Amino acid sequence: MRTAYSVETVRAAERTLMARLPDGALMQRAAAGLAAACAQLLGRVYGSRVVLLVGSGDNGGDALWAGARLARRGAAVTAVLLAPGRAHPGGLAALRRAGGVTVPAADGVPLVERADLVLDGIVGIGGTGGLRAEAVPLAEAAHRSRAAVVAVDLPSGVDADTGQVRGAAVRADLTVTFGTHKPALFVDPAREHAGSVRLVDIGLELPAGPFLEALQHADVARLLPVPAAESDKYRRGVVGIAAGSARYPGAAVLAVSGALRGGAGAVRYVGPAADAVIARYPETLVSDQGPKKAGRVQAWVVGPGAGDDARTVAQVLALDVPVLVDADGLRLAPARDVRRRTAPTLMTPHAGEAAALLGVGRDEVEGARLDAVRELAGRYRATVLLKGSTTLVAGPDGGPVRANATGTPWLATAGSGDVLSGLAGSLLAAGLPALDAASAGAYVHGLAGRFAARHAPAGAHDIADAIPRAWRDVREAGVG
Ligand SMILES: NC(=O)C1=CN([C@@H]2O[C@H](COP(=O)(O)OP(=O)(O)OC[C@H]3O[C@@H](n4cnc5c(N)ncnc54)[C@H](O)[C@@H]3O)[C@@H](O)[C@H]2O)[C@@H](O)CC1
Ligand SMILES: [K+]
Repeated sequence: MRTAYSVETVRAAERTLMARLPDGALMQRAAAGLAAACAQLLGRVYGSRVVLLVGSGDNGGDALWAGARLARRGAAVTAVLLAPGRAHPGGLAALRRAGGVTVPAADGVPLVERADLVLDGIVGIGGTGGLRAEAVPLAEAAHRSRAAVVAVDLPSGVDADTGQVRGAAVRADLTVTFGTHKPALFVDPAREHAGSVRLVDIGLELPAGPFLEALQHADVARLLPVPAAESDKYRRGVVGIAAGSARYPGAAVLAVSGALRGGAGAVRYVGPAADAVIARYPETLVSDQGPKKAGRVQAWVVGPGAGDDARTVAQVLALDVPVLVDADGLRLAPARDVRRRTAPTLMTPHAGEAAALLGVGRDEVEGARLDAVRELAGRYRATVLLKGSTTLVAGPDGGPVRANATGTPWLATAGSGDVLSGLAGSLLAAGLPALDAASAGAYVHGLAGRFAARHAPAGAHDIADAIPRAWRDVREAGVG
């Protein structure tokens, strides 16, 4: 599991550690890790052209000390000072001792354009707002140039705690972050500014409850249900799918396709698309009695392709088993009915649906995903999975938000969400708590999307077909 902590927590851990260490020790640890990452990226340090973008705080100090290390190994290092009177004095002296030079911001652009490596030390966890005007041309030149761009701790201009990007921000190829990941490194739009991310251990001791978590193969492998010798279909869980309409029968077929690969022992379908479902998946148990009388079901999925069938949504919400509400179901589920439920509820909106539920614009949700997912989870007292370029899952009681790292833009294809709802619903039926069902479901779904769309477009049914491969990949790597 990778974890991220808020700036406040990082600062507190830093204070505790600094009190025990000699002055400047933490910065030296950070700079050593940073210089090593830069050297690896450059291949050959001697003779390379390195430009440091240096702001007024310790983030610039890290860049200056790392620059000094590279200069001692023969790189030609120039520091572009954005706040010349306030650059970190110790770092500045070290760089000069090592043969590095400094220039004012106004002279920086041509140097950045000719650089092999640009180190972004404009601002780190102390930053507020987007880049200031004098830094914007330098960030743009870095993006344009052939230089590798390495962000120090965070790409400058992104909000560390929320992943929001207000105005211009640096776009890095690599971010070298210190002590712990910061939430912005997991959450778009900031995440895509960070490039790949490397964590340098500087000895911070962090509390047990992180702000954000990102599951990895080993975590998901532990969560995925495995049938025991004495399992029957009921012990493995039966998932009910109440989805599809005369107009959208495909949504039902796709939700069933995900559910069949999600670990439940059986899939029951109720709704008007039974013929289409059976034609494609004859192993489905279909019922024309509605959700209440459909037979034993341990978790329901309701909403994909449901059109305006509010009655079915209400019936499912009244059942005392875990329920996943998706797509049309989100619009048709009254908040008070969801809040009243005692069994877990999992809601799976994309940004547009989340925006409609919150009464805000889609851009607002996409720009501040963490706020949106938490707000919805609180309002509905439900677990909420917010789909998108970064899928986030928040539980109703606060606690760490889970960010999914396996997503791919190829998942943005019609019907892909229906597959996910079936898959996550199946995991609920198999007995996983809602937060785990949602985050393991998103993880496997994202991986399946990657397998299905290796350099080529894939349809939602291809994603469903790739779920067993993703599942095997997780289990083989995670459990051995
Ligand atoms: N917290 C830690 O444990 C450690 C922190 N270190 C480094 O120290 C950084 C934090 O240092 P600081 O607290 O000095 O803060 P920063 O260096 O991140 O930024 C603060 C300075 O930037 C200015 N500033 C704020 N927003 C700005 C913007 N949008 N554009 C331009 N300037 C802006 C502020 O006026 C202030 O002078 C970390 O990101 C990391 O790089 C490391 O040296 C090692 C340990
Ligand atoms: K930075």
